[in-house]
Amino acid sequence: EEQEDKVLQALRLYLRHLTDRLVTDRRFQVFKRPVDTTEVMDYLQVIRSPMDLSTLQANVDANRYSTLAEFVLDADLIWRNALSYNPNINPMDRRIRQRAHALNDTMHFFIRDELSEDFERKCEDIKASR
Ligand SMILES: CC(=O)c1nc(NC(=O)[C@H]2CNCCN2)sc1-c1cc(O)cc(O)c1
Repeated sequence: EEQEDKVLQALRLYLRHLTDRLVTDRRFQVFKRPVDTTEVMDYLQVIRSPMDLSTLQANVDANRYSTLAEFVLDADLIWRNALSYNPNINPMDRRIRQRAHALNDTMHFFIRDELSEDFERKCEDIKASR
């Protein structure tokens, strides 16, 4: 009902604010756009579910996420895919892995610091009731 829509609107606002900060962080420019599979030819053989920060932002704006958990499932794909596709010890793979870990740590630090469990529970309850 009206009150519930206010909660979902607050979630969307927060997820947009969170994603905006990740998209503008210099360390995460490598995750900003979908991996160009014409350049990186074998990418789709290795990575089943591509995800990037601009697609994440578009999903938030399209009301794709009604709980934080749904958003985190997609957001975690970004850094997990980078770790999977860059397992080697060469400097390039290592640097992308460092950025993947930084993306994971930064995102989850913001969330833990800024979002109350009570708020997430409200979103989960609304989802369960629909
Ligand atoms: C985002 C990501 O996971 C990614 N990984 C790469 N790894 C490599 O190229 C490693 C793989 N191991 C062998 C040596 N090369 S390139 C790349 C990428 C970065 C962009 O800024 C845009 C883009 O389209 C793709």
